[in-house]
Amino acid sequence: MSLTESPLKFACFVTGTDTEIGKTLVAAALIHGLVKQGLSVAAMKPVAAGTMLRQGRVSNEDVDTLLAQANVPLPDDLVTPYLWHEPIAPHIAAAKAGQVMAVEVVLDAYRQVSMAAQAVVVEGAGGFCVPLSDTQDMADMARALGLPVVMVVGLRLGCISHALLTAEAVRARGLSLCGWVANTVDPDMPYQAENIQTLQARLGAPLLGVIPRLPNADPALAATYLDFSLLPK
Ligand SMILES: Nc1ncnc2c1ncn2[C@@H]1O[C@H](COP(=O)(O)OP(=O)(O)OP(=O)(O)O)[C@@H](O)[C@H]1O
Ligand SMILES: C[C@H](N)[C@H](N)CCCCCC(=O)O
Ligand SMILES: [Mg+2]
Repeated sequence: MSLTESPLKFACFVTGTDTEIGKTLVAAALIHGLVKQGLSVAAMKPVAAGTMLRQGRVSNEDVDTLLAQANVPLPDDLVTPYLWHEPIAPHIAAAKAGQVMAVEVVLDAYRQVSMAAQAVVVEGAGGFCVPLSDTQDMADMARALGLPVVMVVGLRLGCISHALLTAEAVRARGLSLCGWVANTVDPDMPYQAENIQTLQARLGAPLLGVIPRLPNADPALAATYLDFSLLPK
């Protein structure tokens, strides 16, 4: 392999129907499964909002969860070029800090990461169209990365329309929706199976798995509910 050749075999962008619906759990489960397949796997959470001090280090829960599964060590600023202190809409956090986020910075980080791993899993923040700045949003970021998209659907009343709108927005940007995951947000959702069937009939992308409400959000356990053979080769 030449020095400039990428070892990359698989990469995806994980989006979802909303914030707090299981993107991190699914992204971490994907990383877990890919590592189990023998791949070197890098994680990116390019935009993260919400920090805490853990063992004297400023950290973000999503980043920690993803990195706990990944097996390619990377500098923090490549994993997360934009880390904001408050758990709020990232463009507001950036404005408060007097900064402007740019997709190009994330793309540059991704290019470096993709030279260092056989698989890269990139988690968005919030839903697909969360703003980054006055002129760019998360969807622009996904388009710039050009990665196949895995959509996490947080199963609760209202998710059908959110999922269909998200799929439409992904495809409108020329991206492939390579799969979706049904993740149980509301364990008491009536007619869960019928809701999933409705989405299966309309999304036109493979259902990678249905994750129940787990006793704790363990990525290894979540991975057992995913069919990795459905992912693009
Ligand atoms: N299937 C599940 N079983 C148990 N807990 C879950 C499940 N899915 C998600 N959770 C929990 O719900 C919370 C929200 O999930 P998660 O952090 O994955 O959301 P997210 O979509 O990544 O949000 P964000 O937009 O902030 O990145 C977390 O505490 C997570 O551990
Ligand atoms: C802080 C939170 N957990 C997410 N990382 C960011 C969610 C932004 C949502 C913005 C919106 O669509 O209203
Ligand atoms: Mg998350």
